[in-house]
Amino acid sequence: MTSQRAYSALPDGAQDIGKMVSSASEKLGLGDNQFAAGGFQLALIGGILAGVRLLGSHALDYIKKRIVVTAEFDSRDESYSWILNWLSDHPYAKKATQFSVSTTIARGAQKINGEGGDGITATTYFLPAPGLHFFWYKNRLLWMYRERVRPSGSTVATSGGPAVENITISTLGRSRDLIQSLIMEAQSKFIDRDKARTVIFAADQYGNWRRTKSRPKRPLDTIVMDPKLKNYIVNDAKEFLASESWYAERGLPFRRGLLLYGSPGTGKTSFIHALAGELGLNIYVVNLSSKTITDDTLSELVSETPTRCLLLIEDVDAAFVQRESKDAAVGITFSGLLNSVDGVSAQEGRILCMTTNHLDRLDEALIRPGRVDVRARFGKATKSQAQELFTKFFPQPTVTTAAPLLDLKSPQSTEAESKKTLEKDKFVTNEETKPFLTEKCPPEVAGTIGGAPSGSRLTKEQTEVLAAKFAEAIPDQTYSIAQLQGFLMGYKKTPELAVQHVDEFVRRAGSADVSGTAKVDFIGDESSTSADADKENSTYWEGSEEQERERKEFRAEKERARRDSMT
Ligand SMILES: Nc1ncnc2c1ncn2[C@@H]1O[C@H](COP(=O)(O)OP(=O)(O)OP(=O)(O)O)[C@@H](O)[C@H]1O
Repeated sequence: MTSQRAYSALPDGAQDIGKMVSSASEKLGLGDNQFAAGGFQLALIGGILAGVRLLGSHALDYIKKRIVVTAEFDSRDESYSWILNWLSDHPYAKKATQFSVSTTIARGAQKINGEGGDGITATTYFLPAPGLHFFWYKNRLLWMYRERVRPSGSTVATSGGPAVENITISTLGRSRDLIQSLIMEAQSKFIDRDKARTVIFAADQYGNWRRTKSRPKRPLDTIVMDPKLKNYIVNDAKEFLASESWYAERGLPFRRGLLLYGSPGTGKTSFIHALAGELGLNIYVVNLSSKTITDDTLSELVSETPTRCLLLIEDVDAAFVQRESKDAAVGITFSGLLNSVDGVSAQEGRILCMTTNHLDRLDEALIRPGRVDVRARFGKATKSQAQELFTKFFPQPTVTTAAPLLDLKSPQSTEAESKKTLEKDKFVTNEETKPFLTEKCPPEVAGTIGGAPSGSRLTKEQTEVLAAKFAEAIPDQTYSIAQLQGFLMGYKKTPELAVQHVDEFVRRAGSADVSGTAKVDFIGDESSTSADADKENSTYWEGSEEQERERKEFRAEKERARRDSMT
C-alpha cells in the first residue's frame, strides 16, 4: 500500500505502470518483504522503461529511414577520397567557418598528396572540419557529418593504425538519386584528376596500399631501347588486357607476368612507368626488402590491388639474397611470394612486372611460364641508342635558321660561353661530369629525357651532326643510358660542349672501376627467341650465351648445395 501511495507523485502513465508492478509483486507474495518487493518493482520498472526507449529509438529510426536518405563513406575506402576531393572544391568548403586545412586528402592510412601547386609548395585543401555541416547541392539542402573514430578490432589492416574517419551525407526524401549523382560526380572528378597522370601506390607499414605520388604519364618515345622489343611488350600487354573472355573460356587465370632484367640504369623502371602510362594503368609497388612486409601482408596487398593495374616488384632478387644472409628481419619467404603472386586471392587482370639486375640469382620457380610470360633483357646503350639519346636529350628546335655552333676547337671560348648559359641554369653533375661542372640540378622535366629544356638554338640538322659525333665517341654497349644521360646533364644547353668532352668522359669512365658495366649486354631480337618460346611456351628475349651459361652453372651449384644439405 505504501508503495501504491508513493506512485501518486508520478505522472499518469507512470502511475499506472507503478500500480501494475505493485499488484504483481503482491501476487508473487513479496508484499510483506519490503526490500524484496522494492527491488523487484525497481527492476521491472527499469525493464519496462528500457523497452519503451528501445521501441522509441526503433520507431525514430524507422521514421528516419522513411524520410531521410543517407550515404556513408569510410576513410579506409577509396570512395572517401572522391568525397573529400569533391568537398574541397565545393563552394561551401571555401567559405565554411569551421574547416580543416590539409596538404593531403587522407583516407585513413592512405594519403593523397596535394599534387600540383607550383611544384615547390604542395597544394592546400580546405575541408569542412569534423562535425555537422549543411550545404546546397542541385538546389537541395544536404547535411554532412564528419567524425573521427578509433578503429575497433585489430585486423592486419588497422591495428595500431591512425584514426578512421567517417562521413555521412544525408538529405530529406526517399529517393537515392540526388546522393547517387553526387557520388558519381565526385568519382569522375577524382578520376579526371588522374587522367593524364600515372598514380603510384606503395605498401605502408600497416599493410595498406598508400598513394605515394602521381606523375605525368611518361611518353613511350622517351625510352631509348630496341623498338622491336618495345613494341612487342606494349602490344602484348594491350592484347592481354583485351582478352579477358579468351582467358575465361580456357579457364586460365587472367594475369600476365613480365620480367625485365639487365644492368642498373638501363631503363627497366622507366619503361614500366611509360608502359603504365600507355596502358592507362596505375602502378602498385611492393618492396620485398621492407622489414614490415610478411607473407600475410603481401598476400593481402596483392589481393587488394584493383582489377586492372600494374603490380611492380623491383629488384626481386634482393629480398632473397638478404634471406640467405640470415637477415631475420626480412619477413617474406620465397613460398610466400609464390603464393601471393599466383594464389587464388591474386587479382585478375593485373600485370605483374618484376625487375632484377641478376637474372641468374632468381629461382627457376619464380620465373617459370605462367608466372613470367615475357622476359625482356635491357642492355647497355648501342651506338645508335647513344645517338638517339642525344637527339632526344636536346629536343628538336622550333627555330628554322641555323645558329652558329659553338667553336669546338677553342676550349676557352666554349667554356666561357657555357658558363654564361649555366648561370641561368644550375644543375647537378654525376661523377663523370664533376671535373667540368659542379652546379645544382633542377627537377626532371617530364616528357624529355633528363630534362634538357625545349627550344634548342640549334637546327635539327646541327643536332643530328652532333649526335652522330657523340655516338662515334661512345663505345658500343659499354655504358648504360643512365650513365650517358648523367653525362649529358652536365651540358643541358650546350650540346657542342658535350661532344667536346665526350672523349674525356670515356677515358675517365674507362679508367674508373667499371667492372661489371663494361661487360657487353645485348637486347635479343625476335628471331633469336622463337626456339625458347616454343620450348617453354612463353616468350623470352634471351641474353647472351655467356649469361645463359652463368645461369646454368649457378643453378647446378644450387642444386648440388641442396643435395649436400639433404645427405
Ligand atoms: N633506356 C632508357 N631510356 C630513357 N631513359 C633511361 C633509359 N635507361 C635509363 N634511363 C634514365 O636513367 C635513369 C635510371 O633509369 P631506370 O631507373 O629506369 O633504370 P633501371 O634499369 O630501372 O635501373 P635499376 O636496375 O638500378 O633499378 C632514369 O632517369 C631514366 O630516365
